[in-house]
Amino acid sequence: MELLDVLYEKTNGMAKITINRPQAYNAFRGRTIRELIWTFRDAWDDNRIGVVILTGAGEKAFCTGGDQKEKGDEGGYDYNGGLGGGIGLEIENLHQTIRNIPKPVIAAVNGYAIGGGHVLHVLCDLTIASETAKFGQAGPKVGSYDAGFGSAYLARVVGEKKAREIWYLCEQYSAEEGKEMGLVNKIVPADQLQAAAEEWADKILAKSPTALKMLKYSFNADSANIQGITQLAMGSLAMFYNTDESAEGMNAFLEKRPVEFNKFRK
Ligand SMILES: CC(C)(COP(=O)(O)OP(=O)(O)OC[C@H]1O[C@@H](n2cnc3c(N)ncnc32)[C@H](O)[C@@H]1OP(=O)(O)O)[C@@H](O)C(=O)NCCC(=O)NCCSC(=O)c1cc(O)c2ccccc2c1O
Repeated sequence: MELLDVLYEKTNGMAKITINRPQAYNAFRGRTIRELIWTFRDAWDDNRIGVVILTGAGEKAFCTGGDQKEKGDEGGYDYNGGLGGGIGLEIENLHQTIRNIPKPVIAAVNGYAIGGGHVLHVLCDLTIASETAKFGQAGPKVGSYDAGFGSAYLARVVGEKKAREIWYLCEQYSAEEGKEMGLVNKIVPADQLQAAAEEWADKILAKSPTALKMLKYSFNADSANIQGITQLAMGSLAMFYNTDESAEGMNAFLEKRPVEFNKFRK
């Protein structure tokens, strides 16, 4: 597959996947998601690879979720369902791929991990954050939600109260706060992030691949039912995206103006 939105390198047993749209704060469009799935599957199929690192290009962002400027466009979210799993993005397949690839996935969070980008790091096995990283969900602020892994699995990671706070308030959290709530495994200075991720990858590569695979399956088993909820969530989201309420969230962001959700409370 020709890779335009993602960089992919394989060295010494590790695969590094970099979301490469720094001009859009590494927000993803339909093509980005397809390329991510393709690269994760390649790493899955390659027996020489024992660990995957997911990161973002540049210093600003890991990933800021769906590209709000391409929403509704061809190549963005088209809301037409089909293979897109409801919203015209194969995001559900990507979530499944990160969860099911039988190798540990390390998120190296180099900046903003917001919205759907935050969900990606939550789904990775481990998160190493730069001191400059910022974490948060944005859905209710911009007319969206992830009622599948993005909320239910997040609650398992940080606890019910904190997950509800993260989604209801849409605030941003520092790397320190992320570590305190169990969202982040380790924090390092920004210029040491990639080296730190590679150091952990090397430690993992020294371990039994079968033991790691079975442990990952075991950790996954307890939350596997969320997959069913995710399908329902994507179906409902596709319908929500076609409403004025959802459009208000997206348009306010694009027009750089305060959002007006109160009119939907009448
Ligand atoms: C990330 C920010 C908090 C950064 O704020 P800051 O003030 O530092 O910078 P700017 O706002 O000026 O941004 C700089 C520049 O980048 C552009 N940009 C940033 N994020 C995006 C984006 N997501 N899409 C498109 N473009 C983006 C921004 O427009 C600026 O460009 P200019 O040309 O104007 O200079 C802040 O940027 C921010 O809050 N970003 C938006 C985050 C957001 O709304 N993300 C989408 C949330 S919804 C989502 O991601 C989502 C995805 C899914 O796939 C789902 C799947 C299933 C269920 C739910 C899903 C879901 O909710």
